[in-house]
Amino acid sequence: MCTVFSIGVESDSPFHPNYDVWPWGTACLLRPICSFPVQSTIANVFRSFLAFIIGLFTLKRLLTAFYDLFLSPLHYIPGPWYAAISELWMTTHIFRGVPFQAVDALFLKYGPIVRIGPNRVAFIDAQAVKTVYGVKFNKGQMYKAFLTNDGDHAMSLLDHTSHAAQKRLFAPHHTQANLVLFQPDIHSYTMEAVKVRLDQIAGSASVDCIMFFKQLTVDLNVYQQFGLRIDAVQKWNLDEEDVICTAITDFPKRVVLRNITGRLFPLVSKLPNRWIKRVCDSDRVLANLVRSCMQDNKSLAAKLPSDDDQTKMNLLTRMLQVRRGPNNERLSDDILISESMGQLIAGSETVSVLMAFMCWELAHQPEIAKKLRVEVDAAMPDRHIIPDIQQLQELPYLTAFIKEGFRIYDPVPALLDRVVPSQTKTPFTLLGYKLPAGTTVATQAYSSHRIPSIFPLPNTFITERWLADKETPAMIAQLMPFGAGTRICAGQNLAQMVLRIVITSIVRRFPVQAGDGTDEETMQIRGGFAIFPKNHKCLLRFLQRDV
Ligand code: HEM
Repeated sequence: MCTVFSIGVESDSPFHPNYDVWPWGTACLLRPICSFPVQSTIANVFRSFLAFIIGLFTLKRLLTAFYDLFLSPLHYIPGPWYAAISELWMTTHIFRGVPFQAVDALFLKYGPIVRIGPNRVAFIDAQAVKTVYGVKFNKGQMYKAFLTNDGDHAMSLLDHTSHAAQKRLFAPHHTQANLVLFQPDIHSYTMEAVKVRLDQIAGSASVDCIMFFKQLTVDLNVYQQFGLRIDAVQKWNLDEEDVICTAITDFPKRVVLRNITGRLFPLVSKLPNRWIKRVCDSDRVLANLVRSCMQDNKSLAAKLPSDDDQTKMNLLTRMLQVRRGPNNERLSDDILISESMGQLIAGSETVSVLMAFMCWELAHQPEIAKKLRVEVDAAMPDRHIIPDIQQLQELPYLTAFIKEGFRIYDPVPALLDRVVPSQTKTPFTLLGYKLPAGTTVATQAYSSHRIPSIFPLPNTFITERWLADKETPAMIAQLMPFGAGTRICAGQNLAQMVLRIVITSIVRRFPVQAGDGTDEETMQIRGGFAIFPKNHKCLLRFLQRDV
């Protein structure tokens, strides 16, 4: 999955939007050429040649723009003209960290289908989601930027056949029945983080929840995926940087860099810049982590029959065990490494950011926290003993709170690109418009979660809207934080479980307050593919309760 990921560019990076690098850089390069002494014939020839090339390029660009605007089969689809002639419209909004909001504004202005690129169309329509996200449409090329260890994983595989083979590897790990075996581990990791870490500073200092929850989810994921304890949370308390957490945070930036530099990426990654080096290295750091766990997991898997689906085993052992079954020889160690990395990143970036935003909401709306506390206190009389997941799933206010969290703070609210297939007998029709094969189509949960007729006051966090007497089938149909269809998130059971456990444990122990410098402005949603708060931090204070 998932870049699943908080694609954003740090303000200290040379690629930050405020850093005027492109026009400035280009001007700097051209200036010495243009001011070259003109007396020499060679210089004149060179200038004419340059002018000719620039002229040709401009003409080609103009003709392409004319085609895109007036002749392309997509030209009658509504949308701003500048988006129809260039990908720059979308790229600019990704740089600014507001692609979801920009596309949403187009839906409000133009209706449920809009053209957002020369060959790209966005839509919101629950019915069309079923067709587009079914088996016939492959994923768009954009997913290739997510490659890990230079290889594919479930999220980045474009076609359904190779995806189906890969999915057989990890699907058994993500069943509810298997994950329940990890429940005691999730409880103890959560308790340890909450008790030992948050208790220690309760009331006295703010905690950056983006970092804290990242460390907690990385601890959980590294354990249930590779059987390794890295205790990232402990390092946070010691003010030590955890290299795995840093690499997971950096990986989405690497995706952006890879996306914008294209074929130049291998060269760019060698530039002597600390930020670039660290970001590019994130892939290697994570690959090394998985590689170092391989041998132990191979020994474990070797002891198990390939059809054993009862024994508790971590994701890597499970994949190695499944690989021993018939017809799986093509699944090399490298494929397993790429898949493991993809799952580690997808599982850590998403859940952690959502937890931070939800705790912010507890601080921001104390009346929600109060109602939640009444329910949680009753379900969890002893604050050291977290109830079983089945009991947590039955708590109505907690369930409503989590659904509203997914609606407003969906960690992956981005356009999920699919490509219109070529083999259809009749042209594909989307909301009355015929789309030729090869067109990229996508919907984004950000917008389906904010349809005003289905979710009144769409940008307001209202837990009550999900209580039994208010929830409607239309709301359920539009809620799609995990995507849709055949490529729906593999980790949704795990995400739901971890969220419930962590939120319950926090509500039971601490009233939460906004820390200095954290407010509605700094907590605005930003992102590229996944979300993060505007200033990349979520400082909250966890106060102590005596019960
Ligand atoms: C709140 C948490 C999460 C959210 C909102 C989320 C969201 C998503 C979305 C929207 C997709 C579909 C992408 C697409 O169609 O292109 C996806 C795919 C995926 N996610 Fe998640 N995810 C979450 C947690 C996790 C976790 C915990 C894991 C694993 C440990 C995970 C692993 C994956 C994988 C492997 C895929 C690719 C599935 C496939 O194509 O078969 N995700 N996720």
